Amino acid sequence: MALILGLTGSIATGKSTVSLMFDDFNIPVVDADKVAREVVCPGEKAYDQIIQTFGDTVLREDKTIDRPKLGEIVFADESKRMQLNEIVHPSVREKMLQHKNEFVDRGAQCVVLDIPLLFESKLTHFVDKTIVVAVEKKVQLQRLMERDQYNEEEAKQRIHSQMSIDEKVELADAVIDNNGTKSQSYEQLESLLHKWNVL
Ligand SMILES: CC(C)(COP(=O)(O)OP(=O)(O)OC[C@H]1O[C@@H](n2cnc3c(N)ncnc32)[C@H](O)[C@@H]1O)[C@@H](O)C(=O)NCCC(=O)NCCS
Ligand SMILES: Nc1ncnc2c1ncn2[C@@H]1O[C@H](COP(=O)(O)OP(=O)(O)OP(=O)(O)O)[C@@H](O)[C@H]1O
Repeated sequence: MALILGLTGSIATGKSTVSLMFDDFNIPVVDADKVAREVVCPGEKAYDQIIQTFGDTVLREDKTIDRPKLGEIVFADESKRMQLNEIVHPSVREKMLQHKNEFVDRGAQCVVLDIPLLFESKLTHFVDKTIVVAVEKKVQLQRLMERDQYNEEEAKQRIHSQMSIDEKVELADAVIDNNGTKSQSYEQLESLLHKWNVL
């Protein structure tokens, strides 16, 4: 039986950074953000539903979704975010499970599901163990503003759209403290995988 790990954290705490490290251990990762981008491509069901709900002002000239624009709308209004979630999440869930099953069928002993909203969307039944990547709130704010060039208000809107890191830490089977360097986080991940007999 393959071990399924749920990797989560809050926005900009370092999930993608840690997610890349699994490559060194030949452990496949299914990335919810990546899948969420695939299911809103032109031609997909969710794409049509987004236009019906939010109008074609959320389209770029080339008819793809204008993500920064849609982000501005949904992170400023909880009810609109819920509407987007209802459109996108079912397809994301289905596609992620498909990818996970493909890895398991090909013999993977361990598969990681990288899901930012693992706890908020109550998806923990899909995984055997949860890992939360955590940083101090001020580090989170600073890294988010730097990475995405958001002002403080924009960054805080996004942070407050998710469960707080402290709550996620409480719910986690294991926590990676990503306040330090990336190599310190790598060491924590490696020793965790040894402890759980994955390596
Ligand atoms: C709003 C959108 C268009 C903004 O796109 P953008 O390219 O700017 O951001 P990206 O998708 O890379 O997300 C960045 C981070 O924002 C956070 N985030 C994204 N969507 C949500 C959401 N609905 N609720 C809370 N946090 C979210 C996550 O931490 C994610 O890692 C996009 O995030 C989206 O379609 N969201 C709905 C789907 C979703 O919930 N995705 C998250 C994992 S399933
Ligand atoms: N240990 C670290 N030291 C310095 N910078 C870091 C560290 N870990 C991550 N970062 C940087 O912080 C930013 C956020 O990290 P990352 O993109 O991995 O977060 P995330 O949790 O995947 O974000 P999101 O929820 O938006 O997908 C990135 O610019 C990344 O390079």
